[in-house]
Amino acid sequence: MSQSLGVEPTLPIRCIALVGNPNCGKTALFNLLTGARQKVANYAGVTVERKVGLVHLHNGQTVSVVDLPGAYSLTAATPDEQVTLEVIEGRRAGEDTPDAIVAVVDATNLRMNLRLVLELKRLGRPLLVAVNMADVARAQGLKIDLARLAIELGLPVVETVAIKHNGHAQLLAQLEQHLAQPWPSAPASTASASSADLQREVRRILALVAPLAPTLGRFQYRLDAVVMHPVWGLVVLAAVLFLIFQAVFSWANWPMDAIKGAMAAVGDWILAHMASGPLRSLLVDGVVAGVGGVLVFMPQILILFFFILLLEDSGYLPRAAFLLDNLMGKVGLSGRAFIPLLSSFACAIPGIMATRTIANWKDRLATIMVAPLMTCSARLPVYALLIGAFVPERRLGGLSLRGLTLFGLYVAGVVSAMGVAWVFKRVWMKDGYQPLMLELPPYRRPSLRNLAQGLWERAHIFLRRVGGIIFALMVVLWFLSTYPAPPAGWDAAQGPAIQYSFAGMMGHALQWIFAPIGFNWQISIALVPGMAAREVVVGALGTVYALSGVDASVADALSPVIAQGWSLATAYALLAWFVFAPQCLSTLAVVRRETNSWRYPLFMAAYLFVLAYAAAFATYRITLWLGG
Ligand SMILES: Nc1nc2c(ncn2[C@@H]2O[C@H](COP(=O)(O)OP(=O)(O)OP(=O)(O)O)[C@@H](O)[C@H]2O)c(=O)[nH]1
Ligand SMILES: [Mg+2]
Repeated sequence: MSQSLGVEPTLPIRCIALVGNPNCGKTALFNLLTGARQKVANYAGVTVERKVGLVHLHNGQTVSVVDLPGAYSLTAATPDEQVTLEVIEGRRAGEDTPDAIVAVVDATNLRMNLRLVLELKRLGRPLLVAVNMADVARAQGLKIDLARLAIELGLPVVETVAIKHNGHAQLLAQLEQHLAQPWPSAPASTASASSADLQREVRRILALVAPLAPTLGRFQYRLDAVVMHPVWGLVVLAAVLFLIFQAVFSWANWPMDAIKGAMAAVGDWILAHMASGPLRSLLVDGVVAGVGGVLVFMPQILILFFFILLLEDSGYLPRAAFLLDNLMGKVGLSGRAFIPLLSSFACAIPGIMATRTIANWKDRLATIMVAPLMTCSARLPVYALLIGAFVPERRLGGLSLRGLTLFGLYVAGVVSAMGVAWVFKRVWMKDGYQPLMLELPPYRRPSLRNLAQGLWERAHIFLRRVGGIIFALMVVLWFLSTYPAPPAGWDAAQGPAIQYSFAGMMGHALQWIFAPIGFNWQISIALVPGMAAREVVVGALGTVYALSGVDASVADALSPVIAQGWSLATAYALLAWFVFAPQCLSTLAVVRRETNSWRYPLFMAAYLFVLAYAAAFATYRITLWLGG
């Protein structure tokens, strides 16, 4: 090894890594640099995996950029922080060590952020500091002497505003410059620095570059006094959630009608312009009735996400986590579980991944186990269909009864999750309550750009699902429901042709499992493809009923058909089933990956199946008994 001379030529730079404290804007910067649309939100622990993208510099060169989970220090505590450490140190199998590190710091919180920069500097690698959130610092009247900071750190320092168009111009310029000449890096230091040493150094630098500490607005304190109040805070939280579910039903009407109308028009057009035959049936019964039936629910899903994105960007979520920490602690969940569980309302998969921010393994496992009990957005179409068919459009004291029912179903999921977590706590004898340590971000006005981007991303994901897996499953289901054709000499008086098909046989075979909980053979068929994507249950019912019907008018009106065909008890039992809905293959696969064992996903599938069956059974019997 040659003696380090303070400046090491390290050309060419091919890969840079963004490293910094949680919530300092790394992912926003990554998106700006690479044009990616990774998730950005105003709380710590959004990114839990490394993501790679490419940045094209003005001089035609391309550099790859790695976005990493936030870390408070280089002594990793949580699984997501470990990812960061492994990447920086080049310990990830099959991956190169990044050639240079961009340390992203939050300009409004240098006291905490600079510590990590000092730790990074001791690695002796090419390093550049991006002072992000420069706009917020300016708005707070915080003057940072960047030139002095660069001198004191002995590193290049640039200013960035990661949420503004071109807010990364200085960073790009620096990157370009350093591609042409060696990038300075301090000599690596092997002597360990104590926490106190680092703190002293941070204080020394701060006194030189930012003599004034920022003052948080009074408004923020006043808001927190209400939002985090043990009583008022809960009232606010309940009101917020409540409003969301009301909106999901009351705002979605006209866009849903528009989509339904368009679908019906397409169906009619095909019926009028095509000769009867298998292709027409595939298009009308499979695509329009099935895929179209799922598409109708897009407005409701987007409205739900609109609110989730608003909450995520505002800084409210970690406060709600604090508010509920005590309550969650009682059932054996850590307050840290709040955000993973909340993400599970979108889909259990990102929720389960987000549990990587939980350091304690048992806490993490308990959270993973109950994540599927949070109602994911794929279940929303099923709920919405059944509620639309069986709950009258009435108002109770100004509130929509349908919205109330939906709210009740979500609450049922949450309450069951708490119950299950409590049982786990008992069984595992989990260690005592660990107080929640979570950084409270400042409140921010949600950025329109983020909101629009997030909604667009959601619509995109949904449409990709509809056009991909849902479409494929519907075609397969149409085939299985159409063939084999009924025997020669069959006429409609002997029952629908679908009874003779593979799907019909399968539905009847499944009857011995599902008849006791009130599910007919059509529902039994629909549950099977629903294991791959839950929305498909709705589409599958559309197709199965379209193929069982004498005419094709079912295609655009599944709701009245089931409203007439099913008993109230069956409908309620199916709703109860979906509160637990154990069968989602992709969730089980992720649990397998995150826990590195088959034991947990198998256990999860089993316990959810038992709960779903029991809940549906009880609901069915009780409703029948009440005369439903
Ligand atoms: N005003 C302002 N807001 C910013 C800036 N950069 C990021 N934000 C906001 O800060 C929040 C956090 O941004 P992220 O990019 O998710 O932060 P991160 O560092 O990736 O966070 P983790 O993945 O949790 O470590 C989001 O609400 C962003 O919109 C900036 O320069 N100015
Ligand atoms: Mg991030």
